[in-house]
Amino acid sequence: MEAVNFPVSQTRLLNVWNQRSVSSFSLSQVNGRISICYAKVNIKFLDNGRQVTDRLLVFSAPSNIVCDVSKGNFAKTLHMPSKRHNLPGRTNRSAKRLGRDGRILSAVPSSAQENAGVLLLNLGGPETLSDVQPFLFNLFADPDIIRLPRLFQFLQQPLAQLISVSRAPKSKKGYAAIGGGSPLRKIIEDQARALKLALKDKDLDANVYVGMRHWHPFTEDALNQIKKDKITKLVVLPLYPQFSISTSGSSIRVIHNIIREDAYFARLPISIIESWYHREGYIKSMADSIEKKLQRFSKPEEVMIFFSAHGVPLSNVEDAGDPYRDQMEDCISLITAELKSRGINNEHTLAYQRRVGPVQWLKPYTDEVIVELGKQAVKSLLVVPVSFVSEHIETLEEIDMEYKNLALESGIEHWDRVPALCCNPKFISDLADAVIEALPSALISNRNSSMEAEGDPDPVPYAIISQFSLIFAFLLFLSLRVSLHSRNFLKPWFLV
Ligand SMILES: C=CC1=C(C)c2cc3[nH]c(cc4nc(cc5[nH]c(cc1n2)c(C)c5CCC(=O)O)C(CCC(=O)O)=C4C)c(C)c3C=C
Ligand SMILES: [Fe+2]
Repeated sequence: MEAVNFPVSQTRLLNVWNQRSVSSFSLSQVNGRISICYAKVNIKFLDNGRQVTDRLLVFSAPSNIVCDVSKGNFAKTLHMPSKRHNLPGRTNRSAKRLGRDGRILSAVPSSAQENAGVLLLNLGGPETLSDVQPFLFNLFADPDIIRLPRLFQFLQQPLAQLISVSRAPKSKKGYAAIGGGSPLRKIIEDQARALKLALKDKDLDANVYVGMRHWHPFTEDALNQIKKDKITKLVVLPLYPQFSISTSGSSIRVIHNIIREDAYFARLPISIIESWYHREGYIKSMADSIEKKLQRFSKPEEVMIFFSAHGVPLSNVEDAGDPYRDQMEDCISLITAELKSRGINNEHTLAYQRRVGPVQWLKPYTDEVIVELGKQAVKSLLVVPVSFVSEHIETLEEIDMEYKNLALESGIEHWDRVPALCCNPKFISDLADAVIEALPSALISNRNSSMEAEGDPDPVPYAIISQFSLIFAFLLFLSLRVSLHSRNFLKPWFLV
């Protein structure tokens, strides 16, 4: 067995939340086919707000197959997405079973008898206006959305209650403007049906389930159904092209918690596709949609292509190691490279939407860039939403209404938006390929493994300042609101 050491900068550690603390790893070839990476984690290992030191973390390398575990009581199973730009159809035909010590016990054969399942993950959205506040409560009560230091975690639910009640009127206005609720559920259920058919066309008979993190149908309900249906192999596919701690990461955490508690899931071979923005089918479908919309402008070559992504707090990226921004930038490079290969060389820019709270979010902000482009006498904008593959409040209300008005007021004369991919057949067919490629590498999770290291004593001080300021600002707001409720000069921060 040959082992090669090389610096972490050359690795595929995109999805390791705490990549900053990984110093080196080695790659081994087993039977000339399976690659295993041993990542040595030293100094400080940040795992969702907990500090773990001197751990050895082992994860699968390019073949996206084998996970191994650590020494000591901390173990982590990572399913690394392999970059497959030029490798459509690459699959590994055997899945591995891992023992408690992380060694491969045996290969789980692919079998025609298998009862395969696919779990699509998304955030969920309120279906009616009266769902809005409870939906917001669920969202803000999620420790991967509002990340409080351990010391303050007892405040999570009261804070969620306060923020959701205060934010609800603004959110309700937005949902009222798009017909009284989020279209997410209907779209994702359509996508699930389309994916099932696409899989069937490719000779895989699989049940496709929908699990939302913050509204119906909840991930937990989908997992219950998977158990009732006696699924024997599961592929988990978040419907977010890029990984973020606050989206895919949060849903995957729910799954890991259930794996820990439920014997059926602990034994179920599962493969998690953490991100897939780099897949050829997605990139080409996005380029097709952009190309088609550009042709509608009278002077297509003069149109600025404006990629607009959902924002996340800067501290998620800079302190907690969220790979979201890196993946987003990589995604935009791939789409623009595809456009260039078709002779489309338009100027482009990337900005981030949605700011909630007093903390800094990823910059530049979409609204500020629109105003700036107007000042620079840009006359035509084609907006491309890139964080989702379904229409939702951000595309239908924020982009199509708020930003469009802002653009027109700022001097932009021609405006259009690329639709979300939704059930685009090329895209769905590629998702089906992703599922088929991932299925053989479904693993039985090691019971020790989790995204949380139990019993790790030290709270990590990362983002304490920003999180503390959030609590402080909130308490300040509350006290001011109580004493100044009759005056109108205080604009609550979470209504920004
Ligand atoms: C408070 C912080 C928020 C973070 C962090 C965040 C990250 C994030 N969200 C999505 C995708 C979606 N967000 C949606 C709604 C939504 N998100 C936030 C806040 C954060 N999001 C709020 C307050 C809301 C409610 C709507 C509103 O009040 O404006 C939705 C649902 C949209 C729908 O149609 O219902 C999605 C989907 C991503 C991808 C992301 C990080 C990368
Ligand atoms: Fe969001």
